[in-house]
Amino acid sequence: MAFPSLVSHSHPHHHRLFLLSPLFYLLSRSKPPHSLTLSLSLSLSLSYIHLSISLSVYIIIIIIILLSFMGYLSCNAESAISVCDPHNWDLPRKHKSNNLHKPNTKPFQIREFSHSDLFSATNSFSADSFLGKGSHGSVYKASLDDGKLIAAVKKTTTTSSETNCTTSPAENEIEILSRVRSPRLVNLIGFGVDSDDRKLIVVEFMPNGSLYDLLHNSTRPPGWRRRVRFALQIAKAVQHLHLSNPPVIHRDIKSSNVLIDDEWKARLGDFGLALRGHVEDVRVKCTPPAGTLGYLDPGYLAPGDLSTKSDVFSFGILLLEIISGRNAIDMNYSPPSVVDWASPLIRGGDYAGICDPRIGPPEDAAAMRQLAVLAARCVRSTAEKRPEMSDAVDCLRAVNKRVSSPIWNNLGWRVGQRVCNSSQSIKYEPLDDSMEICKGSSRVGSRKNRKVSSVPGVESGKEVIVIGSSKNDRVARSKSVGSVHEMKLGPFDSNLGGNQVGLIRRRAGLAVKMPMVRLSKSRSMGMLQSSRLVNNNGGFVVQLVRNPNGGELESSKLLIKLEKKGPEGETI
Ligand SMILES: Nc1ncnc2c1ncn2[C@@H]1O[C@H](COP(=O)(O)OP(=O)(O)OP(=O)(O)O)[C@@H](O)[C@H]1O
Repeated sequence: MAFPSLVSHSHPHHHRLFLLSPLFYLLSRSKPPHSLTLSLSLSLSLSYIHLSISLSVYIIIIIIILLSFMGYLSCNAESAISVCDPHNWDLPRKHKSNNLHKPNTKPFQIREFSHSDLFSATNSFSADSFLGKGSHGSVYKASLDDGKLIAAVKKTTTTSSETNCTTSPAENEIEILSRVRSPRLVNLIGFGVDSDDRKLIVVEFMPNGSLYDLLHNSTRPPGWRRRVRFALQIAKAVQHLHLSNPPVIHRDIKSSNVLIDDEWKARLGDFGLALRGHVEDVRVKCTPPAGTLGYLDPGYLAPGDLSTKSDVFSFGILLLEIISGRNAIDMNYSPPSVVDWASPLIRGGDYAGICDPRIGPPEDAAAMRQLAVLAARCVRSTAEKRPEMSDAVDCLRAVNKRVSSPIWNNLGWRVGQRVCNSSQSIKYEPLDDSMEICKGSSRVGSRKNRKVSSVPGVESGKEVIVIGSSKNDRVARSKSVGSVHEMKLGPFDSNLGGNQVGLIRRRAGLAVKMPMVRLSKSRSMGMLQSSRLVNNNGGFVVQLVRNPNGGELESSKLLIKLEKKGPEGETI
């Protein structure tokens, strides 16, 4: 592009004045006589207009070049990978925001509400105030402080004595949320206790429901800009937890635990299963695995397996759910697991194939690729190979920029092309490698898999984790993530009585055909002590647990407990 007058002359307006001198002369000779002044001012204005136009063009070009250098205008598939590539994530920008997450030991000001206050604030916990029901209780809208404070009150169903744990999910939530606070979380306001000594948790009210409802139950599903913004906001929430000191691992990241606030921003809530502490802390080391089927890290089989990377896995599933608009486990699809379904498509480069058909793929193909590759990396079966949440935040920031300002992207495409091509020396892992999650059976035979005891009565080549029981004699099949492939209802262990719910690991090549049933919305799996263990041949086993109310165990309320048995069958 040529801008000769500005490029080649240090005083361009002098130069132009000189060029315009014949015009001055002619004008000065013309009538009326004062036209010399007029012509001078005219020529000066002309030269200034010319100068300012040239300067503006220059400034715009400099801004575009600067932006493209800063990565705002990444341009093609290569750049998509290099932005998301975990190798590059080790570059200096890593943990640049660490100082935002300083050690926080001082508890926040948490209010204690009387039961009568909460009772009247929720209109006696009436059906009108009812917001929804979860695994640990019901949630009601509350009007407090003479209507000045609108909150949500969680009325929990279990106490710590009932769960036989040191803390109930409600107490755990209060304890953790009184120490972490962020605009990206559903923050704690206070708590109360009901007449049965059950905790009432008072949290910020989120008027726009859950991400689950927006994605799956809405007649107007969110578009790409909103989806990417939600993903970025959730990633920031999880990053905030992981960078807290000590770190908080949420353990139950899923769309129904993401709520939408009055500004249509996503917030992460439900800290009933969260753990605060370093992985070597006794509390973390002794807490049995828990989470929600479909989002649960397949490598998280024992307390010692837990790390922040388990949250990264669940976040990856959530990201696939956001991209595709389909449930983590959906029996209407084949395969029903969103990971098993999306992985081959991403591996084959069919990014449009995993997009929610209701909104179609985004205009920006590179943004789509970046999203898909990030999700694929988050759900890798090897926890160490998954990105940190800070890296996911960086990647989603870049995608957000792309989908929020398509004009800039188009402008930057040509300018940025040179920049991106020159960075081809940057190495990144091949996409195929990130898809190792598809090979769920590859973990069979590993040390961790051997820890899960085989249950008598099941054909060789498969391992069963029994996670509950039911009186109904029906068979269900649910492809789950990673190495756990089927959920089956049926008798596995005669000691347990009734029919049991089990997750079956399949070894490579063994296909099991079972009738399909539709699963309802995934629920969290908590921890509850039961009377006996599934078997006692050593290693880790998942224990059968029963409905706290003594009734039949519903598939939506599966509760698991993992314990280690010593050689004599005693619990360690
Ligand atoms: N702070 C809140 N503001 C508004 N609505 C809420 C709030 N918290 C929860 N809800 C509503 O109540 C429902 C139940 O929430 P809860 O967190 O108890 O269970 P869940 O996340 O749906 O399931 P699970 O307990 O298995 O994780 C949510 O789906 C949501 O619709």
